[in-house]
Amino acid sequence: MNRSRACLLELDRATVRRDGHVVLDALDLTIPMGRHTAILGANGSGKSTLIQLLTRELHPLAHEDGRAPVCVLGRHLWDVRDLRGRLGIVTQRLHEDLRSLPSLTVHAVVVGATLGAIADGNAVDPMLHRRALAALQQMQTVHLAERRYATLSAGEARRVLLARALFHAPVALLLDEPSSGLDVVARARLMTQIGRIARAGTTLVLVTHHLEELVPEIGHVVLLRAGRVLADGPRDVVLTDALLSQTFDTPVHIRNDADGMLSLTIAGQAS
Ligand SMILES: Nc1ncnc2c1ncn2[C@@H]1O[C@H](COP(=O)(O)OP(=O)(O)OP(=O)(O)O)[C@@H](O)[C@H]1O
Repeated sequence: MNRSRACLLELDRATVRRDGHVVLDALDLTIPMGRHTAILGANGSGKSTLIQLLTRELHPLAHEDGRAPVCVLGRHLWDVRDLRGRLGIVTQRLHEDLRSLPSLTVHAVVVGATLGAIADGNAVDPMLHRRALAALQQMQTVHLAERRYATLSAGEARRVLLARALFHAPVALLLDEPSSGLDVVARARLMTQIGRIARAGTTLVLVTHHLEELVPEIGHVVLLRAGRVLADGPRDVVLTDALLSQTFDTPVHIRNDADGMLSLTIAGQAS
């Protein structure tokens, strides 16, 4: 396969097994740089697993002929820290890893983004320190800088993770249900900010259950169903009642309100 440097992710029949079950099934998928993409699917369809292939937390089964099933940013071999230092990552898994370190401060969480790892907050140079505070300020969390990350509320922790993801000007932002735990105002602000980041040129990959979060900049949608790609294309082509009903194994209806905001209702149920 001719693997282009312009691609954030290329999967060539990537299969992932967990506990003996196939959770991604011979997936072919390409996400070029610059193509802001949303990944939608029911619970358990494999969305987070797909993100974990991108961040190299998980590996697919090897192909017998030696072909690489996963290529990230044009390469199939990566020093994981180097790769993660180039990506802005907001996932539940990262949150849990950081929470498992009781003495880790919020400030150290943010600075760690540049290393693709967890930093020692005491050994940070003053410029990084100031930049970390500015990133926290952007997410209205600067007052939490000296707090232990493990003591934050769910919404506070999510904002800090977002500050961390934006801190080091990543080439791509991987957001796995980023608004989880955020209140209604913080969620609206987040959506505005995500749109701005996408317009500024950072490639966005958003995993979400909420159509409301598909900011206009996201022009491409991938639907996953039981570890397979059900649809992959421009949002106007993919976001149909028929395809989403297949995705969720239930008749659903897309509503498009006057502001262009999308939402999903279960057919036959009052919203
Ligand atoms: N550590 C694990 N061990 C075994 N199976 C796992 C593990 N993590 C995930 N799975 C299984 O893999 C499948 C895909 O999980 P994944 O988390 O990728 O789904 P998802 O689409 O992100 O789901 P959700 O919307 O609920 O977050 C599920 O059936 C899940 O139970």
